[in-house]
Amino acid sequence: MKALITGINGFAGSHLAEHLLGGGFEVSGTIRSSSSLRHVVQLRDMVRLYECELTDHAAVEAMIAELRPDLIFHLAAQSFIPDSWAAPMETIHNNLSCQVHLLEAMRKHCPSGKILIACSSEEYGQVEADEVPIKETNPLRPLSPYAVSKIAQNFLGYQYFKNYGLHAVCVRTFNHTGPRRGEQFVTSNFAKQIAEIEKGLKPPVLYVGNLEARRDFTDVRDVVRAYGLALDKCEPGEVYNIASGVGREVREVLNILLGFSTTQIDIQQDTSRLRPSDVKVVVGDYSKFHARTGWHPEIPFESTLLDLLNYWRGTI
Ligand SMILES: Nc1nc2c(ncn2[C@@H]2O[C@H](COP(=O)(O)OP(=O)(O)O[C@H]3O[C@H](CO)[C@@H](O)[C@H](O)[C@@H]3O)[C@@H](O)[C@H]2O)c(=O)[nH]1
Repeated sequence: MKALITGINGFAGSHLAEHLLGGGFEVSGTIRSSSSLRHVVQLRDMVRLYECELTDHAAVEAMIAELRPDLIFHLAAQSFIPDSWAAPMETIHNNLSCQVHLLEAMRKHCPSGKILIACSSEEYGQVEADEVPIKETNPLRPLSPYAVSKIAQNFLGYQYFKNYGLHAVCVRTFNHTGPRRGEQFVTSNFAKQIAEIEKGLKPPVLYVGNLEARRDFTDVRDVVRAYGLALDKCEPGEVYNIASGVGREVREVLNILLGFSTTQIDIQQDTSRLRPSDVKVVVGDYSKFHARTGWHPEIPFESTLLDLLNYWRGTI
């Protein structure tokens, strides 16, 4: 079976590549430039890399026509929410054009392939207290251009399924983390700051944003296992939450990470880290996905955070 991962050099993409290789798949992946293969450098001889700009429809079509993958895991996206307020059109154009180009190329060159569309819990946006844990049927009230782009990606999958019978499965993944998480995201940002302070690379002050937000975190290695199952067992045209079902305040995440360090660290709020709007509580109900696949998250959150901190301790 040939699997293509868009954004294979990204956080989830690199973990998914390892997972699929372990399952005997022939793995290919798109990268933007061969100058930086940070996360897949150790897999270089085991995967086929396409330097392909997904916003370029001709490049995408040529790649899909040549490879004709059985499975496409579409993970590549502009995924940092604050960047979507700074450059809304860029986020919307990037996330939608990549999606349309892939679906159009599939329709022409591998219509019996399957595609997983990595969408997001951010699509739910404004969530009322009595709507938690959030089910797939919850209204979508997006609060960022990024969320709007993910809703559109989600509906494009549905539309191509209904119009052309493409096997498109959409997953709304809640927050996920683990080794290699980009440093702009909260868990990784805090872990990196701790590692830097421990090494004396910066003064013992850890900068934070809104510690009151409550989020639902899953280990990336559980998430990529879920992605494999989604294309194996889920219904096309449907959407599934991938979550842990457990809500944690960002303050709790910080305290767990600080508990792994013996260094004295002060906490300071950096107002530039606050957002125009920050969804208060995001906790997911993944029973629909569980009923279909039997999936449960397996890795304890504390292990995930320790692995992440040790990743930074070994990287900086
Ligand atoms: N990044 C960051 N976030 C902070 C900080 N302090 C508090 N937070 C809060 O921590 C929460 C999580 O922020 P992020 O880790 O940046 O993730 P996100 O905005 O929830 O988005 C991530 O998860 C979505 C759902 O899976 C993804 O769709 C999205 O692409 C991204 O991965 C937010 O409420 C944010 O305000 C900080 O210093 N940095």
